Amino acid sequence: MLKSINPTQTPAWEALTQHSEAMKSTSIKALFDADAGRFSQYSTQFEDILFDYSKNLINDETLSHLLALAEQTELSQAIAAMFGGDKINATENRAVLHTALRNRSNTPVMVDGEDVMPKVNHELAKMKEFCEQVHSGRWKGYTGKAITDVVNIGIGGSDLGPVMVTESLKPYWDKGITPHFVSNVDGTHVVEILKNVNPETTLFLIASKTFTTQETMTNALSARDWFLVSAGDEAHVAKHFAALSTNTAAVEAFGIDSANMFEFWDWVGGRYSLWSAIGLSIALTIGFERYEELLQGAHDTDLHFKDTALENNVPVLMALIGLWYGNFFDADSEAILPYDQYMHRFAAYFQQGNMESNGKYVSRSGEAVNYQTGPIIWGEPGTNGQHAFYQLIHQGTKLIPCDFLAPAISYNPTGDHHPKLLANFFAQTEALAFGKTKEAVEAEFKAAGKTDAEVADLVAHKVFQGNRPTNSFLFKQMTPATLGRLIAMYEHKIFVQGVIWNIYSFDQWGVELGKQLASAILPELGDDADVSSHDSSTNGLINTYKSWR
Ligand SMILES: O=P(O)(O)OC[C@H]1O[C@@H](O)[C@H](O)[C@@H](O)[C@@H]1O
Repeated sequence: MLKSINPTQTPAWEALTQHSEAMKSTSIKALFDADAGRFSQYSTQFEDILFDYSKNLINDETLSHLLALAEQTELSQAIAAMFGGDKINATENRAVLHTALRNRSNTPVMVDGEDVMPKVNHELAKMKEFCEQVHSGRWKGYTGKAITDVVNIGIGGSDLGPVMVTESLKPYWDKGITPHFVSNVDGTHVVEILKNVNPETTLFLIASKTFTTQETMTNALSARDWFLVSAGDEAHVAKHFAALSTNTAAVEAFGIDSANMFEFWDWVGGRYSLWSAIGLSIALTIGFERYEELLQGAHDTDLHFKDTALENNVPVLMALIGLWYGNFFDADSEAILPYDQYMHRFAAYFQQGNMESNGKYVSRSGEAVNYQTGPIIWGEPGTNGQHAFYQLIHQGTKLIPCDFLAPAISYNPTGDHHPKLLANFFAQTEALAFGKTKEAVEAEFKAAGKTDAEVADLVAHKVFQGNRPTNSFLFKQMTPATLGRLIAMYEHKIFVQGVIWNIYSFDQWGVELGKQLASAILPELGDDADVSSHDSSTNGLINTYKSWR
């Protein structure tokens, strides 16, 4: 159990409040002007990832207060508690051990007196064997053909991780398997995916921690029906359907042979589950060895996070910087901007990671907090975002701290695409930090021959205030290990922030009410009679739908 400590009651919070006032009267530009060594002071390299946090409105004093806040909210104890298998997910009475899934050191990890590593290793061995069978063609479909397509049916944490990772690692799709993902209960999703696959050569992975999720069960049944139209005999299901779940009874009830079940455990949060059996679609797509490299990368970050002093600890610094803007500068969102087309689902993945983990207003002692918690996370790959929403980041009224990520080496070094891409990355962080002064705009206008009147009309619109903070993550090349490191860095950032905000980051009760109400409404849609059991808006929507369908 983590202690309940209100962060606003700590001396560090008070110090940060005062210090933030002082920092509001300086600027990122002023900080750079005053210190030629700022980049080396506020950047660090972790393995093959350069983390540059110098373009933030921070100085040594900021960091020392933030680190004091981490100490006063007992962050180090919380890190030890998580890795040690304590039941820090108190509202579900569960340990939080996605780190055990990628514990390549294989040191014992105890939960309720049992070392979980043997069962983690057993399941990994089972995944490996299964991958070998599929890749070698020994695993055959009902007409004797090898598997060419894998359809992962899952939603939320049972979808977003596999989608993001397989897309990010597309250059590694060399096992003859094409992955597909069905998540939405909208029939369009499953129908459109099934148009592209052949029942004889398709393997369905039904991915659901609980194996009760409405969307996934509905899609799984539709896929099974579609499959049986061609295959005919139910006996063929065993060659084409596997389950990734913690719920053996529900898997068997669905009709999937337990031999085709890949297990994980209640101490794996859904949004932290790509490291478990939920990662099978990844391993099938990129190969099991590469999947192990992904795990190893995450383990590298875990060791760094667990064993490095807070002041040099990358996830801790990421968390503290984010919290600085959220709690002391009223920033309410953060943008994640990968300059890597393959990473196009990275922001979406951490939208769930962050917002489901830290979107909580109730503290660990059950009271409403009186400070901001988790930010809104959003983002799109560069350079597309530049032509869409960067206007608001540069000149809007909201402060939006941004993370820029890019590989130095592209898998597609066609022409000068990659230098152009990275020129945009570097330029954007420069523009956001340093802006463009009125004097610079005026000088530009004058050089272009504009009249004084024209200059006066336009100058204000062309000024960039700058002072918009960014973090940059420049990595050598996107490999499975690099991706593993990056994901784990963001995961631990979320954890650190949740600890300091005194909330429970590993439950998600906020998703339940909508599910309950949808279950109550579904039977009401079964006939054409008007309903009157809801508020007038909900009744109006339901009754209009019934009259139009
Ligand atoms: O894997 P399951 O049990 O089908 O759950 C899928 C998703 O279901 C959602 O309701 C949860 O908010 C997510 O956290 C979860 O990942």
